[in-house]
Amino acid sequence: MATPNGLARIETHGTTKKHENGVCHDDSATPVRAQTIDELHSLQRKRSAPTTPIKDGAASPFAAALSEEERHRQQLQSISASLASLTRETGPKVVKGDPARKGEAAAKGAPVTPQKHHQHHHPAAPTIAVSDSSLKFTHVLYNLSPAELYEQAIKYEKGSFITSTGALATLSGAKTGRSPRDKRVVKDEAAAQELWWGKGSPNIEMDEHTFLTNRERAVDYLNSLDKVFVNDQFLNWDPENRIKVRIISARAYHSLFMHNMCIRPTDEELESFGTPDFTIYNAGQFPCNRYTHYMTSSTSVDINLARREMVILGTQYAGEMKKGLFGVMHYLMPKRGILSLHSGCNMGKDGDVALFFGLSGTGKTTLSTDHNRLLIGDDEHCWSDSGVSNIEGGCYAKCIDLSQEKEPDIWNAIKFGTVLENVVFDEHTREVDYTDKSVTENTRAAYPIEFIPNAKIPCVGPHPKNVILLACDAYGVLPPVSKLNLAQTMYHFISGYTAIVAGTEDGIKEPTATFSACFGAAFIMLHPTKYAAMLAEKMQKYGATGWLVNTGWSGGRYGVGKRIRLPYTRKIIDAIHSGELLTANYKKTEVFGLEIPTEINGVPSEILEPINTWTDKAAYKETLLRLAGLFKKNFEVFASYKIGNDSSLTDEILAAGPNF
Ligand SMILES: Nc1ncnc2c1ncn2[C@@H]1O[C@H](COP(=O)(O)OP(=O)(O)OP(=O)(O)O)[C@@H](O)[C@H]1O
Ligand SMILES: O=C([O-])CC(=O)C(=O)O
Ligand SMILES: [Ca+2]
Ligand SMILES: [Mn+2]
Repeated sequence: MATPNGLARIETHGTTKKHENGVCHDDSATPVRAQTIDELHSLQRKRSAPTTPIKDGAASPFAAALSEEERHRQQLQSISASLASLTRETGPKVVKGDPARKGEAAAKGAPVTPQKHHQHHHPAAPTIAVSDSSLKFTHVLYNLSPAELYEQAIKYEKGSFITSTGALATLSGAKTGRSPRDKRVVKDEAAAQELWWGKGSPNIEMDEHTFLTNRERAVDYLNSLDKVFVNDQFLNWDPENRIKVRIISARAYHSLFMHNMCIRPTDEELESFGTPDFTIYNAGQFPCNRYTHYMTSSTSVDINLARREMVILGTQYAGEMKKGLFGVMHYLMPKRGILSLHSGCNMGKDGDVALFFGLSGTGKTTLSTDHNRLLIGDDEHCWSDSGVSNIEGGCYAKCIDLSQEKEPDIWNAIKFGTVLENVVFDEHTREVDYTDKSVTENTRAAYPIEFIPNAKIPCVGPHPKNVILLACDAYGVLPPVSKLNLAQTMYHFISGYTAIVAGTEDGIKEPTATFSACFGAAFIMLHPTKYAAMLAEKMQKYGATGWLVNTGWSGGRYGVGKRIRLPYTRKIIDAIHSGELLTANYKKTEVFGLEIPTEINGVPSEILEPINTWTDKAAYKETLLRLAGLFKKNFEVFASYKIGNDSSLTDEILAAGPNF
């Protein structure tokens, strides 16, 4: 069809339109039912339907069922109490909703009159605002959904972007890892008695008053903001030992991270949430004050077990929240006879459970995420008389050099809803370059556990059959796998060895041995032998077998040899799960006295004995002795401790180390 200027008329896809007298009546859809653009926008969003119908008195067994409004009021009251200053008269006036959406906030929840805390000091007189902070509202964004948190992050937090697969890429600021030297624990009378203090302990003391000073600093900072995020969630999938946690934070990134990492309550569970068992005040963008007693930097991560509170100042690294709560579980659970573990955990189709212990970067997440097995969890578990339970609701995978081929399940979990920390991506396509270490080597993905297709929900399982201790040995002298007796398992559990080489860009660096008791000394609260005794007792009672797996170097130390190929490690792990290794032939190594199998399906036999893979045999011997010496030296401090009621076990454990 030619037009006067010679150009063809553009035809659209809507070819079903009727042409009458050359006039196109676009009547294919009914017009929108809105008179204004605001009305149109209001049509777009509907109110989430409450999943629990409001119980009316007659139908409900609970005669005094609360009205929705009353429940709402109580929820805000509870948040106001959490955010209350301890030095001023009242809690803040809290209101739900985004301050940027004026008008809507009021519809979502009326402001709550702050609760008085020291009423006896201030009788009947009408309250007069004594500070600017009591004149303003604290806007609370309560348990937002991932979509809402994405919008908050992208609108208000620099460095937040959607990647090509839909994950939320963000930056954790100046800190890209935890700050263990800035951790403080209130040493009151009870804590002085119960906790592990002194050399080797992760618990650095602070007093109650200093804690309150930092708490006040955090609370004032949070209340000075336009809005705060509040997450009410759970820890521990064992329903009898579930802990209610509240996380108050300033960043959507932190709220989404904890949404993914803690157990997400159903709407019904949320309505009856009540008072949390533990509260985190995350004021990470705000520093602590070095005039404050006990502060040695601008960062402080403070735990007060008596108050059931944690305060974060001066670090935005989200792992502090996850691991801070883990510390709390390491205190609460053993009190109930439950062992808390820095381990991954998965289960075979026949119900055989394996635990994977290991320090950071040794393979807990990588090896527990196994396409042929059900994932119970990747990092934190409890072992009680009824079996194992995951503490968390999500996984936190390292993603440096992540590949689709080697770790398909983790790769596919990086999608809408996942937080991607400190990764580098193409500014246009938003494709992530997982090899890029420009921001940090510790790039991470935090996703809800159900993003792994074979997650075991609920995340609980029967008693473990195998206990796998992972060490990434950059010295290259530990065998890829060895079978341990109980005393050896305890020896290696208490030692908690790994040697990873950090900062690989600065040329070849010496491997440095790290010994971290219970494969997580940074998180334990009691003396390591307490956890070790519990582990020994449980392994004996339920007949679990211990294994030591080296996921590190082979064919020479770091710089000479290579890291053991992941497919080989997977085959080794398969052979442990299947029981193949229980019946294999073994030979004992020199110095460490480890039982190593002579053959494993799918693994070249020569790599099973490290000396075979070293060309320089003298260097092998020397390195082996060097590492053995480090083990010995590290264990000296434990020699004077008794493990369990049976001193014969203690003697056996002491004898289970290297002999030379
Ligand atoms: N043979 C191997 N076995 C296990 N992991 C390997 C191996 N070779 C390379 N890797 C890599 O090592 C890293 C192991 O990290 P992983 O996230 O599993 O550590 P983690 O033990 O879960 O630590 P964290 O407690 O810090 O989360 C992954 O990046 C993985 O790809
Ligand atoms: O806590 C972190 O930052 C990551 C982790 O899992 C560990 O270090 O064990
Ligand atoms: Ca992990
Ligand atoms: Mn960990």
